[in-house]
Amino acid sequence: IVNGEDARAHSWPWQISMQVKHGSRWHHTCGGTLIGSRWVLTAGHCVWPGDVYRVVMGEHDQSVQEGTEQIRDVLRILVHPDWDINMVAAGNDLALLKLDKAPIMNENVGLACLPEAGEIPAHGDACFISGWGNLYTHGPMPDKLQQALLPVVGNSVCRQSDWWGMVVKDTMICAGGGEVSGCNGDSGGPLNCKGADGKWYVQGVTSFVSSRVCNEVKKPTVFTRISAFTDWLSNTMLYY
Ligand SMILES: CC(C)[C@H](NC(=O)C(F)(F)F)C(=O)N[C@@H](C)C(=O)Nc1ccc(C(F)(F)F)cc1
Repeated sequence: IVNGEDARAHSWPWQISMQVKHGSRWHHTCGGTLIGSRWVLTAGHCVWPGDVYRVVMGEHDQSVQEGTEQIRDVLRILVHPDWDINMVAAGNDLALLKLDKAPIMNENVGLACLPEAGEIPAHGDACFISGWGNLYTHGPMPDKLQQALLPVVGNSVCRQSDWWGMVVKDTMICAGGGEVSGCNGDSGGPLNCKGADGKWYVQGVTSFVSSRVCNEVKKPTVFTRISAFTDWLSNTMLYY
């Protein structure tokens, strides 16, 4: 996240760190959201065939063993059937990770609330992006979980030619577009939006930013809109 701040520890208890094994060491590669006792929602572009992943929950500072971490292996990976890394603009940038065992739910690890099918966040809605992604383009990753206020940009604005144009589909949400943005490593993480009932809902999964600079003005961070995939999510978690 570019121009964000340290999150208060464990204030987004559904935020997970998806880690990939390189040799004998594990590295943060993507964010994700705990949406079921054994299910994590992340981005399709976070999954590469042949890689081995694990999920760390209850994490805050990745450089410190805080005692709140719970680590689980990934039993099964289900990438959305219509995701294609060569067609990022087509959307469907989702994957579900089934954990070998449910974590213990506590003040540091909990389930996200998901929106109703078809619910579209309004232009100007105050949402927060969270993640351990780069602090700036080609920059370092932070130790502590970052967050930043990213107001929703309605698709009619986001589709303007000097913004994202027709790259933005109905199954996507734009947010930000100024000096604050997601960046590499925030992929797959949540867009946290406060509902009318005062509860936080995860409306989006971090998908892409400008390939020039993460926080390019008029190129908001683009999220997969979860409310467009409620059937696929339910059916997949029910079946597998
Ligand atoms: C999509 C991921 C590879 C990667 N995502 C991220 O870094 C994320 F954190 F924002 F999720 C990304 O945006 N990388 C930049 C370098 C990129 O490739 N951006 C990009 C933007 C638009 C399009 C387009 F227009 F085709 F949809 C394709 C790629």
